[in-house]
Amino acid sequence: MPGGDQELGSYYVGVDVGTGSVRAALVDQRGTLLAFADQPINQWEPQFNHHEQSSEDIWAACCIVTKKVVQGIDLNQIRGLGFDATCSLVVLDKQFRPLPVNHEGDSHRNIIMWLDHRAVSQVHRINETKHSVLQYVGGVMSVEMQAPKLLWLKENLRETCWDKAGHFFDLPDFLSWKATGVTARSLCSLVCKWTYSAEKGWDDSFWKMVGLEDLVADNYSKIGNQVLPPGTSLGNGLTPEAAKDLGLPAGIAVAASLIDAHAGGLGVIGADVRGHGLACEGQPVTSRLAIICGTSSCHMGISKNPIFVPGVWGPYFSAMVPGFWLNEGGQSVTGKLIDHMVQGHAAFPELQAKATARCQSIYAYLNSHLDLIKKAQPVGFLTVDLHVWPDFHGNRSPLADLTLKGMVTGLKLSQDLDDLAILYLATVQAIAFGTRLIIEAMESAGHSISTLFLCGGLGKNPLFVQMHADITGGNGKNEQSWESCVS
Ligand SMILES: Nc1ncnc2c1ncn2[C@@H]1O[C@H](COP(=O)(O)OP(=O)(O)O)[C@@H](O)[C@H]1O
Ligand SMILES: O=C(CO)[C@H](O)[C@H](O)COP(=O)(O)O
Repeated sequence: MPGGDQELGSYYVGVDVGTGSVRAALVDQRGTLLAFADQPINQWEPQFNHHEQSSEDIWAACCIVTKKVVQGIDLNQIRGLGFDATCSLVVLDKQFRPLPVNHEGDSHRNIIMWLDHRAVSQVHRINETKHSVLQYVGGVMSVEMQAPKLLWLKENLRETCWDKAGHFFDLPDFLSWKATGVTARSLCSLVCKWTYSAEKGWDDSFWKMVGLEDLVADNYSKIGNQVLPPGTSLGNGLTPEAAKDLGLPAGIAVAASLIDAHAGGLGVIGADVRGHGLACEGQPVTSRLAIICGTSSCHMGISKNPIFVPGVWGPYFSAMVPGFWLNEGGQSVTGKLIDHMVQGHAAFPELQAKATARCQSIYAYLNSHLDLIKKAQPVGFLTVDLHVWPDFHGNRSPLADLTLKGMVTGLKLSQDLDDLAILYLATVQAIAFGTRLIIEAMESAGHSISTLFLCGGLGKNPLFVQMHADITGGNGKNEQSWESCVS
């Protein structure tokens, strides 16, 4: 993106595509937020563990939010546009038209979402190869990455999808292509989800060994043979067609994209904490762990030298902060798990009615309800008999076991609002203990982490943040120096 011409009165637009919604922000040259808009996006689950979206639906949502945030400003002062998105797999044919990723042949649903677990048999076979690229994803490839999903398409939708496919994009790269017509991929997505090495490029032997040799044969043109660092200005900027869709002038600089968690991580890990009296002031950036907490949680820690952490993705070179190695721990469902537990409880209609009557979010209501029922005890004591194991969608890190399931122990016959509030608390605590396990694994391998920086939808929940501070702070650390900062 342009750096030298940041004169006063310049605007920048950032578009963030999460799992459940698309958000746009308008910022000035100092990064001050001037306008914000969001728009929900559709998801389909045609069968258990199959999760699909539509690239046309997502692009339409990007257009709605972008038009909203630039309303009323001088469009000629917009200097740049950038996208981040979930690491979902977008499939297009040779003419760049959507292709179906489902047995129903519905080409509108042309995205296999990141949390889709259909490719279980494929990922087992990939892991059985013990190929050396697996060292760079924590030793075990996740079913949520792109190679098993590509293999699933080849083995299950050969005629309707695989043979017709011209382009497989990570969603962030699809968006930058849609905006500019440039098919170059971001180093961020290819390194983190596609086994590309920032130093050595593609490894032909991996793709041949797993049965995807056809991708090598055409010199990786379908998955990316031009790779650019995130933030690089693409082609001639915004095309006239995309400009019309987005309500922006053609030619604006468009940056090579980032995965959503990596954009969040980049945004908070370098936060300027001076002047707040925090113990982390003056500590190296490598002592920080950014946790991006939305539908899932992603734990982003950086180091100067590669650190191999069993069960934690990476080390990935320059995939988030240029020149640094990244390790990415994760919990596949966190916000989604909390929503699932709360919305599935018998007392949920009562909760909704009471929260609405007070004009509060259900989580603000639950947090104040916990304050009422905890009486004089610390909130943690409410769950001495109730425990949740949070791996309802498998364990991403550090156990790297997609077969794990969730569990609740200590249930009683009562199903009132108190029970719902305590089950919600136990779920939040279980997620925070999951984060603690990830930190312990990273520290055993050589990281030294002393501060958590949280962002994402769950960062709005003070209980979630407090539990992370309390539960990870007991990790043999001096609790005085353990902080969590929320952005
Ligand atoms: N005001 C709020 N208070 C508490 N939790 C919230 C609030 N808003 C959103 N959340 C939680 O955040 C999650 C969504 O976060 P978000 O960052 O929007 O997700 P994504 O980027 O995956 O679409 C929801 O699942 C919900 O649990
Ligand atoms: O795998 C990931 C990043 O590497 C993310 O979990 C995935 O992209 C979904 O993110 P979110 O929970 O913010 O929607």
